[in-house]
Amino acid sequence: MTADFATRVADAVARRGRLCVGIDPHAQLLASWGLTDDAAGVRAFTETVVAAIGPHIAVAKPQVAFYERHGSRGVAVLEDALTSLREAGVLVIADAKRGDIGSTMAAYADTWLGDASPLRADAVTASPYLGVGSLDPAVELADATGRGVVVLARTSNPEGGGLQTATDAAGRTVAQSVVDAAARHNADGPASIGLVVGATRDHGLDLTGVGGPVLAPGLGAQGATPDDLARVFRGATDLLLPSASRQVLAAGPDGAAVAAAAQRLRDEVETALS
Ligand SMILES: O=c1ccn([C@@H]2O[C@H](COP(=O)(O)O)[C@@H](O)[C@H]2O)c(=O)[nH]1
Repeated sequence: MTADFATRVADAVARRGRLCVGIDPHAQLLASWGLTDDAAGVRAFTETVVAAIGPHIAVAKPQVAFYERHGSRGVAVLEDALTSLREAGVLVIADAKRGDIGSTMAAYADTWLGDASPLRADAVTASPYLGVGSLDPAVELADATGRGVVVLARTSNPEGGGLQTATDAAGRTVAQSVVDAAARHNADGPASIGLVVGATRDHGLDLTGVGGPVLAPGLGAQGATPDDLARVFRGATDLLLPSASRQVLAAGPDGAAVAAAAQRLRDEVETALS
């Protein structure tokens, strides 16, 4: 029997710490690494990052957009990175932010969570704004395969608040309704639903009883610090996955410097949350 996603994350975090490193080959980062803004540059960048973090970090989060912008050759780089990260024992959350009507969602699920897919990851990020229930095909496949669906609840960007903090007649925010749906699912079945809750501001959510990982982007380039985590997430830090991309990646192009930056931030996060 395959362990569920929350259990797999807990095991990985116990071995390597909570930090999730984002792999975001921005055009500006490629330039600062002396690489070309094309699939060859993205390959050199990605291979350096994967080799640097592979032995040290529990969770990686490649940003799919930066691969897709280079067409099929960019996606081939991502495919190879997913294989290498798997072989290095790193759990991968593909940051694709998928969301559609259920029948199309099933195809997205096959792509990112299907055992036979060349693009399979351990989890995929998903947008609940076609209704949390529209994500069911992905959640069902995640349940069956020990993978995860990491659903946007309260994102790290300033524009998210208007929509995500809108309230229903009972005063519950949209973001809290996403959290509550995840908690219900994880309590009843395999704990396959995670949440995205930005580390950049007070989120105003009750995260007790979520039962799944909480991915917290916003460390570093977006302004959040390790010390902010304990305050923003109060008691709910068990399965917290603070995430940083540019803060770690800016240490390149030297792979040893990327590895050192990742380990330093990982240790700062552990100290801040201990
Ligand atoms: O709420 C969200 C959800 C996803 N992200 C993604 O995380 C990284 C952040 O990169 P940094 O360089 O650490 O700022 C990026 O891929 C975003 O798309 C997020 O920032 N906030």
